[in-house]
Amino acid sequence: MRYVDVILPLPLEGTFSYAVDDKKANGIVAGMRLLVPWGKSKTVAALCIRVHDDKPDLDDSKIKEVLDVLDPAPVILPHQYRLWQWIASYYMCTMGEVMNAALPAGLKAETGYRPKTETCVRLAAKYRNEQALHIAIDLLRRMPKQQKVFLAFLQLSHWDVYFENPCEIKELTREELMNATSCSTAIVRQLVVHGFLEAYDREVGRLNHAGQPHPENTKTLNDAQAKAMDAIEAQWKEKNVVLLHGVTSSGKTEIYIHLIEKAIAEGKQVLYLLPEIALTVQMTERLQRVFGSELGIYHSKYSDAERVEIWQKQLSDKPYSVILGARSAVFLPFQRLGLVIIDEEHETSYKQQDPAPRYHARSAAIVMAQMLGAKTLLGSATPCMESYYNAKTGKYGYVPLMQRYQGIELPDIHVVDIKDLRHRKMMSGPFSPQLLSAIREALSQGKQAILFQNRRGFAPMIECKVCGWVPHCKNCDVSLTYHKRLNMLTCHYCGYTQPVPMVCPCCGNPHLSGRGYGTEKIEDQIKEVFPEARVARMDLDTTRTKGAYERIIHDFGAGKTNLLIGTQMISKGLDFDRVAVVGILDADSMLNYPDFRAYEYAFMMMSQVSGRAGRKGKRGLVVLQTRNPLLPVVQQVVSNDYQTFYHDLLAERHLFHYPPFYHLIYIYLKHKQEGIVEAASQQLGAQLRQRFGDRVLGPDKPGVARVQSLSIRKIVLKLENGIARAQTQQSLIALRQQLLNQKGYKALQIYFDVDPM
Ligand SMILES: Nc1ncnc2c1ncn2[C@@H]1O[C@H](COP(=O)(O)OP(=O)(O)OP(=O)(O)O)[C@@H](O)[C@H]1O
Ligand SMILES: [Zn+2]
Repeated sequence: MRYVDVILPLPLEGTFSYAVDDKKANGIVAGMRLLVPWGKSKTVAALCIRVHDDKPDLDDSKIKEVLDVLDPAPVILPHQYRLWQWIASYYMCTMGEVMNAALPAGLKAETGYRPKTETCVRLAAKYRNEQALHIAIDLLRRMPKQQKVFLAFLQLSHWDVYFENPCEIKELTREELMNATSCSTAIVRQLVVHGFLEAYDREVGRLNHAGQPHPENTKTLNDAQAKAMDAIEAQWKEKNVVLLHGVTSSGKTEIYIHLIEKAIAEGKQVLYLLPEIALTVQMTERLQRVFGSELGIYHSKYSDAERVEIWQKQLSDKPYSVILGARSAVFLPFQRLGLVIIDEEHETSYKQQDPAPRYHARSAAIVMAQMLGAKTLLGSATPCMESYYNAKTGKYGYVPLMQRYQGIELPDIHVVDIKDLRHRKMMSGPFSPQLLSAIREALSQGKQAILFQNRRGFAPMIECKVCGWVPHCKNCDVSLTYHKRLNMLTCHYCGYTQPVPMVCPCCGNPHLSGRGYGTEKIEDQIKEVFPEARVARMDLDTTRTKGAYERIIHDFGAGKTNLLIGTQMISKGLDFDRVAVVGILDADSMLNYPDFRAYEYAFMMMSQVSGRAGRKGKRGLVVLQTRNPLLPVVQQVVSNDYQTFYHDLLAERHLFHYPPFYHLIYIYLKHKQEGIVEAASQQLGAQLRQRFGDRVLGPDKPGVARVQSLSIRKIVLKLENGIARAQTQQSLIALRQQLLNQKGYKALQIYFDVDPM
C-alpha cells in the first residue's frame, strides 16, 4: 500500500489522505484527479497533490482507498497549484474553495471529462488489400442499396484509387457518408454488421477555428503611441508591472496588440484580462482580425464543455498563444506565459464577491506573472488609487498617454443642475432640456447617443402615496424593484419575486406609483419623446441569454439602433464611431453611495462613460445631470483632472487610515437569528480590539443587514502596510475557530473579505 494526499472541492481546511494499492499508485502523479469516497456513501473527484509512503496516523479501518484514477496525466501545472496556495492564504479561504473556482465544472465531475465524439466509419481491416476489396464488392451484389453506399464510401475515402496510387486515406464520419449518398443509418449499420465497414468514435473539437493570423491587419502606431510602447518596454527591464495611464480613446488597445505580437514572435503566451463579458464581444473581433485562431476566449458565458476543451488545449503541445478572458481565465494553465495585460485595471468586477475565494483577478494575475517570469501591463484611463499609488511610489512603472488618437479633444462636459431646473419647473421627468436638445440634434445628424443610468428595472421602488406603504423582500432588508415588462416586483439581492398588488395591501388605495427611474422606465420615456428613435437597452435583464451582448453591441455599432440606454455595462471599453452625445442621468446616485470609495467609483464611472463620446471625427458632448454641481469631484470630471482628484483623495485616505496606506479586512458574521449574530459579533469585536486595538471598527449593521433570511454584522479591520500579515491572519482564523466551537454558535457563518471592494 501507498498513500496519496488530496484536496477536495469542498470548503474544508487542509488536505486528506487515502490509501492506494501499489499498482494503481504507479500511475499516479500530483495534479491528477482521483475518485475517492467521502462521508458514508458519497464519492468526489479529488486532486492529488502528493504520492508517498507515510502511513497516516489513523486506525487502519479509518483509512479509505482511492476508487479510481480519473486522468492519464496531470490536469494542472505546478505553478497553478502554487497560485492556488497563494490565493487561499492571502484571501483567507480553503484550497478546496480555490479548486472549486479554478476548475471548470467538467473537470470536477466524478466521471472524468468526456470529450464530445462523433461516429466515423472505416474499411474493415480484412478488406484492406486489393483482392479482398474486389471480393467485398462482389459479395454485396445481392444488396444493391448497400453496394451503392459502399462504392461511394470507397470513393470518398480514396480506397478506390489507393492500390494503384497509394495516397492518404480520408477519415469519414457516418454523417458525411449518409449525406453524400442520401442513405439511412440502417444501411450503414448493415454494412457494419456484415463486416464491410467498422464504426468508431472520434473526439471532436468544439473550438472554433478563426483561420490564419493576419499581421497585416495590425495598425501602425502614431508617434505618441510608439513612444508609449517604447517606454513600457524600457520600464519592464526594471519592473515587473507597468501602468499605462492613457485617456479614453488614446488607442491603448492598439498598443496591446503590438505588444502581444512581439510576445508571440518570441514564442511566449499572453493572457489578456477584461473585467466584464460585455467587453469581450468587441475585443474578440479586434484581436481575431490580427491573431486569427491563435486567440482563445474563456469566460462563464461559454459552455462547460468548451471551457474544458480550452483547458485541455492549453495543456497540449498546441496551446493558444493568446487567451482573452474575464477573471476566471487567470486559472487556466499556461506553459510559457510572457505577458499579462489587465485592461480597465480599475474595474471592481475583477474582484469576486461571493462565494469564496474572494480574490482580485488583478492581484492574482500579477502574482502568477511573477511566478512565471512574465511581465504585466495594467491599462486604464482612470487607474485605481492603489495602482496609481504603486506607480507613483516606484513599485510599478508608469507610462502616461494623454492625447486621444488623432488628437480629437476629450468630450465637452456640461454640468446641469437638476435641482435648480426642477425648482424652476423646467424639468419634470428624468431628462433635462439641455440633454433632450443635444439628443435631438445628434439624431437629426444621423449620430448616436448613450444614456447612462446605473439602475436596472422600471422603478427602484413603488409606494402608496396615501399611506406610504412600500413592498419589501421577505428574505432581505431591501425594498423590491418594479419590473414593468414582467409586471413583477423583484429583489436584486436574492432574486425573490412577487406579482404587483392591484391595490395597496395596507389601505386599499388602487393607485400605487413608482418612485425613481430604472433603465426600463428611461427606455419607455425616451421612446415617448423620440418615437422615431431606434432604442436599445443593455443591462443585466436584457443580456441573460447567450448572444444577447453580441446582438446589442453589433446593432448599435452598425447603426441599426441609435439610442443606447444602459447600466455600468456600457460605461467603459466600448468603441463606437458615431456617438455624439452621452447623458449621465443621475450622478447623485453614485456620489451618495455610502462607501469610502464612492467618489473614486463615481469619478471613474463618469469619466469612463464620458469617454464613449466623440471617439471618431468630431468632439463629443456629455450632459452630466446632478443636484451637486459644485462638488469638487464633479468639477474634476469636467476638467479631466485626475491628478487633483487623486491628490485630494489620497490625503483623505491617509488621514482616515484607508488603502493604499492600510489594508482592509472585512469580517462578516451571518446567522438566521438576529440575537445570536449580535451577541457573537460583540464578542468577536471585543476580542479583536484586545488584540488589534483601534484598528478595529464595529461590529456594525451593513447597509443591507439581512440577506436571504440571514442577519448580518460586519467588523472592519484596518491594518497598516508592513504589519506581519501571516501572523495576523492566523490569529484571525484562530479567533474564528474559538467562536465557532462555542455552544450555540455552530450554525454561525463567519468569513473574511480581504482587500474588499
Ligand atoms: N494607430 C492607430 N491607427 C488606426 N486606428 C487607431 C490607432 N490607434 C487607435 N485607433 C482607433 O481609435 C479608436 C480608439 O482606440 P482604442 O479603442 O484602442 O482606445 P482605448 O485607449 O483602448 O480606449 P478606452 O480606454 O476608452 O477603452 C479605435 O477605434 C482604434 O481602432
Ligand atoms: Zn431578497
